[in-house]
Amino acid sequence: MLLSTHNLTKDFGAITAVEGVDFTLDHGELCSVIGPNGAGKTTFFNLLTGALEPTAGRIEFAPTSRSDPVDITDAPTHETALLGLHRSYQITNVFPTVSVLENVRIAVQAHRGRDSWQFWRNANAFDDHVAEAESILSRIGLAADAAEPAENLSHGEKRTLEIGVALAGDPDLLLLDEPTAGVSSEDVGTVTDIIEDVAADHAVMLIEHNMDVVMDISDRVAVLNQGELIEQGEPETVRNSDAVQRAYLGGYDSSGGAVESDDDANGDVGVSA
Ligand SMILES: Nc1ncnc2c1ncn2[C@@H]1O[C@H](COP(=O)(O)OP(=O)(O)OP(=O)(O)O)[C@@H](O)[C@H]1O
Repeated sequence: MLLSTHNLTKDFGAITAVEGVDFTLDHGELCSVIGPNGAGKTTFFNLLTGALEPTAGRIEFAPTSRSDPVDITDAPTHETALLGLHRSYQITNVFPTVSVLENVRIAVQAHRGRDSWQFWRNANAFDDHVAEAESILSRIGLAADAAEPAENLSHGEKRTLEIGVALAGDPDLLLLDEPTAGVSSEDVGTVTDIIEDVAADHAVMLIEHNMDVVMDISDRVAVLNQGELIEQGEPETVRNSDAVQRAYLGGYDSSGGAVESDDDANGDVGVSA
């Protein structure tokens, strides 16, 4: 077990955004978190990374660097990041005028910042960081763009670069917030391939509205609705769940396609069939 939450709850005044969520994730698992708009997905991620403090409940994380699970319930983001829990954001978050390579190298250096005194003592450290950044760029298919300012990349490539930046932190768990949002339909497959590749040696949690992507790449799907975890299981199980179909107001049918080509009332599941 890599991550577990126990009765995790977050209130914003009268709104309970996350309610009593008991969730576990294993090492190496790829789990998508889905649910209608306002279901609590982003709040759930923000609780896991420490961007928000829960109103109640507990979060434990068992990174490979520790022999015992760590209680991260009240840990701030820099602590969860150091422990190996990284996230990408819904809105692209790279330095636009800085080169693609530099974006990743800076992230590698920031991650190694704990040893910054060694950085100055070790003349090879800079070269090591560059080498690691180059290897990440190869992995995510952006090696040829290393010298380009990040702003010259397509939207899909920027989202991919974000994944590269998150990888630079050497995470055990990568939280990806809508990595295909705004990505052109031709580029979705590329981003999806990269996520699958990254998931081969990392645990990944994914907030994703594109149901084709979710059903295609997830080991497990967890469904939030009005803050509660209403269903979880293999994609096929979740696809056929009455509770999930009710939550989505029938926007996704049990035969595998989107029932409606337009977005439904929740605006969530109008995916390409
Ligand atoms: N900072 C905040 N203050 C007050 N209410 C908030 C805050 N953040 C989220 N909420 C509310 O909490 C609920 C859950 O929101 P959240 O953004 O987590 O849902 P979501 O599933 O990520 O939605 P979406 O798919 O639209 O991104 C919503 O009712 C939202 O309005």
